[in-house]
Formats: sequence, structure tokens, C-alpha cells
Amino acid sequence: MYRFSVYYQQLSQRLGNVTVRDLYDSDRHDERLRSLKRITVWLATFYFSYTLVDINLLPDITLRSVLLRGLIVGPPTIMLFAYYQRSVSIRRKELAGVCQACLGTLVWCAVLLGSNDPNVLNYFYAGLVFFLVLTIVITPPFEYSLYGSLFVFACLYTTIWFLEGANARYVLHHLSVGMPVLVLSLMANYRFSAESLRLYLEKVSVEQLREELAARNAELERISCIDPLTDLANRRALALRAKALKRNVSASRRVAIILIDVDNFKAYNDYYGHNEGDSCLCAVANALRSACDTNDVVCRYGGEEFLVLHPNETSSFKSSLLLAESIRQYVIDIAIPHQPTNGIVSVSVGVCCGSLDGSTSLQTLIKSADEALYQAKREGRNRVCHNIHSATCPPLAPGETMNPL
Ligand SMILES: Nc1nc2c(ncn2[C@@H]2O[C@H](COP(=O)(O)OP(=O)(O)OP(=O)(O)O)[C@@H](O)[C@H]2O)c(=O)[nH]1
Repeated sequence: MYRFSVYYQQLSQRLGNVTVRDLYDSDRHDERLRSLKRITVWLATFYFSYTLVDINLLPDITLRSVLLRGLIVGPPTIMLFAYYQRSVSIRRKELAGVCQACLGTLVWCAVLLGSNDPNVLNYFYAGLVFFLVLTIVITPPFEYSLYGSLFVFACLYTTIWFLEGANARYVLHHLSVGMPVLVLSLMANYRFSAESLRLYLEKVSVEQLREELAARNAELERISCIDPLTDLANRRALALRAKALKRNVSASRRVAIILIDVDNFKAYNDYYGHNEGDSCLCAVANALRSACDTNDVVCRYGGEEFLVLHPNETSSFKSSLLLAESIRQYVIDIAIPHQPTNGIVSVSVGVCCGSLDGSTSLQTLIKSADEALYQAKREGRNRVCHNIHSATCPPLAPGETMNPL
């Protein structure tokens, strides 16, 4: 009894804003409908071909069997297939199948009632097949199986008293077979319904876990590529992007590496404190973001050092330097006061252009940009310097000079 109620409790549980029952019905609609249609075809074939059995075993009901089976059960069977095509829940379609089986039982009983042949008593045992149809052949939800079986039980054991030659002893014999068939087939249906539901719920929970895992993995992947202070890409993201560029043989692998270092940042930190220093780094990061394109990888390379990977397949060396200059200017434009130098926060920028092919690694290009950055520092800070690295720098475009700024 306890397990019995567990099945119904599970069905009425809610998953989001729908009940398990609704979800189970809608998710498994197509599969259950396919099986219902197939079974209906088989049952109809059996039912109507049993007219021949009636004629053979009980010749006195030939006309009655043909007329009642054909005229009363035939049209609803055709209508049943039309009903299966309608957009109603699978539960209703299964209920329609159960009703049709009940009608079939009723008509079969009516056919047999017309017989005066003593063989009718033996043949009446075939009525137990209707229990099996309603429980383990159609396998509708348990409650429909139960109601249908009770209806068939009422039909059979009301009719039985009116059969030619029936007496209490015969009814008892019939019941001794009929009752176990009824109870055992209902139990089989219950086990089937409960097990199908359990498997379905297991599948739903595995799917939920998989979705949760995918979301967490995506979040982990995002976090592992982001600098927590500035929300810019980090070194890992930079390496991944460079690797992708290197792998992509169809695209040009020409890039500019722009290294940006905040000037006199130690003095800023010492004067304003570490928290203000962090805010300053965030403001610089925002300025870089505004200066760059969505194609550029803007990353925090270390402490107060930033790096922009600028894929420049369409643009030239000159445009890379212009981007570097624009970055420097964006930082100047936000005008963060820098009291220790009596001025505002500025950055020094080193640029290097090259091609990420087999012989040149990202590290080689960064090293060249770093040399340019130190030149900018040496020359007085707040400026852009470039490093023409013969091994890494592509040929200048027509009209380009070595000092395009
Ligand atoms: N607030 C803050 N400071 C940092 C962070 N990372 C590095 N720094 C500080 O950045 C400062 C870098 O100083 P230096 O490398 O001496 O360079 P600088 O003072 O900027 O001098 P130049 O680069 O030569 O202009 C150090 O004081 C570091 O403590 C950070 O995440 N937050």
C-alpha cells in the first residue's frame, strides 16, 4: 500500500511549473502513441477475426456475431484511429483505447448471450483475455487499467448467469481462474507503470545533472580565463587565443602585440594605498577596453602591465601603432590624478608586429614588445615605442614609414 501511494505521489510532484504526470505524458507522447496504434491494429485484427471462431464454435450466433461486432464495434474502431491523430494528451488517447476494449467486451458478452449451444460455457473462458488486454497489452496508466478491468469483471460476471446451462458451480469455476488473472495482470500493470515512471524520473534527473554540470563547466572555463580584478582576459585566455590563431591555417596569422605599463605605479600605490591602486588599474582596464576592438584580446598580463593582441590581417603596421597611440590617449583622457608626479596617470606602450607562424611564438613577439616598452620607459614614459624585429615583422605596406606616428 505504501509503494502504491509512492507512485501517485511521484506523479503529482512538481518539476518547475508542471507536474511529473504532465511532463511524463508530453515527453513520452510520441513513443506511447506509436505503441498504442500498433496494439490497436493487432487487437482489432484479433477481435474481428474471432467472428470466425464464433461461427465455428457456436454456429447459432453467426448472424448475431457478424452484425454486433461489425456494426457496433467497427465504426468506433475507425473513429479511434481518427482520435489518435488529434492533439490531445496521450492519457486521453489511452483512455479511449481502454473504453474501446470495454465496448468490445460488452458486445462479445451480448453475442454469447444469444447462443443456446452448451459449448458457450467453455468458450466463455476466452473472456478472461479482456483482462489481459486492459492491463498488459494496452498497458495504460494503472488507474485506467483498474477501472477498465472492474468494468470487464462486472460485464463477464453479470452475463455469466444468463448463459445457457450456467449454474453457481460453473460461476465458481470461472471465478477461480478469472480472479487470479484479474489480480495478477493488474499487479503486472502496476509494476510496469511504476517502473516506467521510475526510469523516466531517473532520466530527468540525469539530464538535470548534465545541464548543471555543463553550466558549471562553462562558468569554470569563463572564470579560468578572466582576471578577477579587472574582468579582462588573463594570460591563459591570451595563450588560448594565440594557439587558435596559430592553428587557423586559412586566416592570416599577422598580429600586433601591444604591451602597456602604468607609469610610476609604485609611487601611486604608496601615496594612495593599495585599494585606490586597484581602482586605478580597473579604470585603466576600462580605458583599454574602450580603445580596442571586439576582435582584440585585451588582457591583464601581470601586476600593472596589460597586453593587447591585435589580429591585424586587414590592417597594417601603421594602424597597430595608431591603436597603441589611441590606447595611451584614452588613459590620458580619463585623467586620474597622480599626486606624487604632480600630474595624471599615464602609460608607456611597446608595440611589436609579427606573424604567429611555425618559427615565431607568442613569447618571441612579447619579448620584442617588452624591449619597445622599456625603450618608452627610458625615453621618459607616457609614449609609444615600437620594435622592428626583422624575423617577426612583416614587410611594410606601400607608403608606410618606420616612424608612422
Ligand atoms: N594596487 C595594486 N598594485 C599592484 C598590483 N600588482 C602590482 N602592483 C604594484 O605595482 C607596482 C609596480 O611598480 P614598479 O614595477 O616598480 O613600476 P612603476 O612604479 O610603475 O614604475 P615604472 O613602471 O618604471 O613606471 C608595485 O608597487 C606593485 O606592488 C595590484 O594588483 N594592485
